[in-house]
Amino acid sequence: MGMFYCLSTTAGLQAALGTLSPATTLGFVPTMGALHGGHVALIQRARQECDVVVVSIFVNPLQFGPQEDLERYPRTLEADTRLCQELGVDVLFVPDVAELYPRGMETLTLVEPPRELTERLCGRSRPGHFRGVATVVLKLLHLVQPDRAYFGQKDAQQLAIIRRCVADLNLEVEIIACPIVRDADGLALSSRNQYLSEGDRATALALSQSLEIATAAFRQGCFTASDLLAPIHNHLRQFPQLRLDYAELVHPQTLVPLERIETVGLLAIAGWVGQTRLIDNCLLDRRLPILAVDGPAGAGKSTVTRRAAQALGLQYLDTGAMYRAVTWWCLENNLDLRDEPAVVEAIAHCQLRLESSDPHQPTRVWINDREVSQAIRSLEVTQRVSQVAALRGVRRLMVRQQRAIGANGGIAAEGRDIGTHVFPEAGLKIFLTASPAERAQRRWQELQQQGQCDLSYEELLAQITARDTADQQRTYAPFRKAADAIEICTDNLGIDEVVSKIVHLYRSRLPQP
Ligand SMILES: Nc1ncnc2c1ncn2[C@@H]1O[C@H](COP(=O)(O)OP(=O)(O)OP(=O)(O)O)[C@@H](O)[C@H]1O
Ligand SMILES: CC(C)(CO)[C@@H](O)C(=O)[O-]
Ligand code: BAL
Repeated sequence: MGMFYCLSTTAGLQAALGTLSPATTLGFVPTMGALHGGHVALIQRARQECDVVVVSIFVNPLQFGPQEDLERYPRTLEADTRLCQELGVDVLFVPDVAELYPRGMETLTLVEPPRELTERLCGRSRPGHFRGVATVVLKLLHLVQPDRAYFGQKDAQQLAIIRRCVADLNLEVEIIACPIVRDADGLALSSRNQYLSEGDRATALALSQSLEIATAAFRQGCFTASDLLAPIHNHLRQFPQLRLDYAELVHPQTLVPLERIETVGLLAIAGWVGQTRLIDNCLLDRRLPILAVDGPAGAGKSTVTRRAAQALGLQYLDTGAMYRAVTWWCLENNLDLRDEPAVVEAIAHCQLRLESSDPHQPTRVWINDREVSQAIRSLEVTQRVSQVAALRGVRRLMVRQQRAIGANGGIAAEGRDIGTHVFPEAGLKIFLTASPAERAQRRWQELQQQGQCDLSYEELLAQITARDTADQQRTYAPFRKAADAIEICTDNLGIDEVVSKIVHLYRSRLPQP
């Protein structure tokens, strides 16, 4: 947008956002202000991944209980505004209560999330809190209409509830979870840390310390609630000044208590230090982390990812084969590929099945129980697949299926939006690049070997450059490097060298269960 807007009215906000083109990726970070490093991480992630970034600051009375700290909650709007400008925020939305709740709060339409989510954990000691959170977040999401909204993992229950509201109410926004940012000594950053005296702060550290102890036990093979919670309680016994609200092992999405971690578990803890209530948590994941390899056309992603998957014992997810299969189905059924509603409706009824048992063979593909492993490699499908894959409705359907396949981890996938869109929480993200000249050269040699010499090197270079531009400008999930991706330029590297780099990164960076 160029300019920085600090707007306090919904009319001003809608006027600013109304000028954006549909191709713009809009990121949104809702906050209650008193910005600290945790908020900065969310804003920086949004800045990296989106064309326009909106931040809201609104201390929401609906989510504070009568005995809570609404009045004394820190308000540092001037410093927050400066910080947002420095971080490259485009629009800072700072409504007051009358602006967001013009008819007051007594007769307001409320968003009531499912009680099995709101009445557990923090909900027991903060009755009505999450109804207040859900109501204001849904209002803000409707006002801002973002493509992606960024929330902290620190508020894990809030995150789970917002994800559920968005899913149940069919909002199109992508909810992105950002890791907890901590002080050097491990204390989770929180606006409420300002309330802590030096002594209180030492006590507050017991929360993160006890989670660290439990995580170490998990890494040693303790997967049951009793084995993970016992060391927490043992550690907290040394801090009688900390009044524990709860320490529980639950499922991160459903918040249902877990007796044992089979795939992933959330260790959540909350307590009072003096009058200050603090929360913390950690995710304990037994699943093999997902490897996401993104990069421009011709960078060697498919070969590298297959080989890395084989070396790491991961299932290779051939997203390209999925798009080819649905393209084949459309051609087989004589659909007009320009008729997006007809194409999306037809594909929405398709069932895909992939099998990649032999890494040296192309993935086997079935669509509606018909094997199409060979048919999808035809020249006609090759010429049409990009057109189908660029359709927003098609990408949404394919991403949903890809996520379902990756739900239990252990996947290696390559494409252009795997780390940014399909698996944003992938354990290792690689951005595989090569110069357009190198990619054109490789493609030209490949065609020569296949006896297809109808395109010159110069024409291939022009094609690759044009496709890079088209991918970066496409409306839905435009091609960009994920903020947390590791870039590997392969111009002077052989395939084996690239694969061994990735295997090393995967093994060295990620805790193995
Ligand atoms: N330490 C942190 N790491 C990651 N995200 C955070 C952290 N602290 C806050 N956030 C996220 O920032 C967003 C705004 O949170 P909020 O403004 O309530 O800040 P807060 O520090 O959580 O305040 P509070 O003291 O009320 O907990 C939320 O999505 C929250 O999860
Ligand atoms: C999401 C939120 C901004 C809604 O007021 C608040 O709960 C917070 O800051 O986490
Ligand atoms: N992020 C915390 C919101 C609250 O405690 O109201």
